[in-house]
Amino acid sequence: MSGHGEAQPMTATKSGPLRGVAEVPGDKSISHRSLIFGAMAVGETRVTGLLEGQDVLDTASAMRAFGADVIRHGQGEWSVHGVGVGGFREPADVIDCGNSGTGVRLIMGTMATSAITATFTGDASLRKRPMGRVTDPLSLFGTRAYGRAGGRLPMTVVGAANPVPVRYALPVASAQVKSAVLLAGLNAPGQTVVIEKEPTRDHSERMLLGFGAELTVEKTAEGNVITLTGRPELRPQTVAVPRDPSSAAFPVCAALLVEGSDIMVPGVSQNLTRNGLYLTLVEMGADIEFMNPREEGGEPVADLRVRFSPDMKGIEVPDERAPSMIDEYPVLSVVAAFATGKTVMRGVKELRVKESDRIDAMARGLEACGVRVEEDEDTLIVHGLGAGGVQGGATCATHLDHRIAMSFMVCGMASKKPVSVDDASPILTSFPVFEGLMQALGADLSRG
Ligand SMILES: O=C(O)C1=C[C@@H](OP(=O)(O)O)[C@@H](O)[C@H](O)C1
Ligand SMILES: C=C(OP(=O)(O)O)C(=O)O
Repeated sequence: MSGHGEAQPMTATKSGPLRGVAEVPGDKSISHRSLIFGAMAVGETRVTGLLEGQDVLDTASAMRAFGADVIRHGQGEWSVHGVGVGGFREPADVIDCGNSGTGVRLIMGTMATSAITATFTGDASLRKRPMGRVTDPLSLFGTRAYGRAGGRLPMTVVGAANPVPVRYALPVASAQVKSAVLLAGLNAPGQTVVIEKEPTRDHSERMLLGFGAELTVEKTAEGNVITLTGRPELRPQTVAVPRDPSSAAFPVCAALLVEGSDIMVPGVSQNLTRNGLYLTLVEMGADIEFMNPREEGGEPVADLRVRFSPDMKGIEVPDERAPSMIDEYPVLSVVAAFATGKTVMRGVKELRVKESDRIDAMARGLEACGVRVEEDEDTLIVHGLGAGGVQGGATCATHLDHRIAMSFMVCGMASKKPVSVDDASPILTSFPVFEGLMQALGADLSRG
């Protein structure tokens, strides 16, 4: 698990043209959910294309600890024998969710309305992240939570023995909080309602419907009003996990920045709650062709042909786009460094409570690579140096954050001098084949 072993420095050196096909692994959000919803169904859910990153493996272990039978049959092929809504047993030991905010927050929601107690922990990164955003709404069901100061892990959650349904307006745009409340609502009698002002990724809603839950989404002046009827019997499903657009972002952005590149990235989600980066890149002048639009695993996808784009321009990223590209700002800030003019990213304070403070991590690393950056609590502004204009020659701190590590590796592929990261091991949480996949395209990545 990241953060428990030796730090693994990695260096990216200026690369020749990237060429070939980048088949990125399964979507992390959908992988977590297929295991958790599978555990809530009665009978056997089959999953193909599951992301075998550490975050998801930790969720698989957690589902076993709560009583589900989770079996790996082969690469990405898994089955889950669920225990039914409300069927979780009390785990005999602490649940370690590793580096995963999604894992811990969704699982807390899932057990919150059963008469069991569980204690959660995680790595040094996850133990810094706020859990009150989930335990506050869960308390409305009757759940109690006892954690460290500031609502931090380790935390013991005492499930509500007689849960009541809840109506909750999200104070922050967060699919994790929305999903935790919906998962808790599954085992509360009556209707649980979640209202989100800004739409966030909608995988929980899509998948709950697929598993047979009664759920409606109404678009109103207040935002999306999601109503879930409690105590359904969920039907097991066959889930084909589509590829992860957040992982695809790394080869896509690398190909845009490395001279002479021309790659294909098949099956990239065009789900409107996930595709903000791709819209932004196109507005900046990226050469991306969206080919063969179709449905895969219940998600709209397209094959992307991506070519070196030396004439990208900085833009103002619309604030309301933030939830649909929240995990992509680190790599966008690298692209911005190679564009002309400034790229302004506002309304991004959520980046400060991810695996690391991503505004700070990107600002410090880009500055060390010779890029001028401005920031405040909610804003990141990158002053671009144009294609090939970034100096590099720095070692950047990743702070146990996979997206920071991969972003600076992309930066090094196109900078004048090599860029290193102090620890690339967190990449295993979401994109375990990153190194080999990028090398196969032609990138020069080395250990140390
Ligand atoms: O629900 C999910 O699967 C996720 C939601 C987002 O987090 P927030 O809900 O904190 O915005 C995102 O950053 C995370 O990588 C995955
Ligand atoms: C924020 C992320 O994940 P999580 O919140 O699940 O740790 C991410 O993958 O970028």
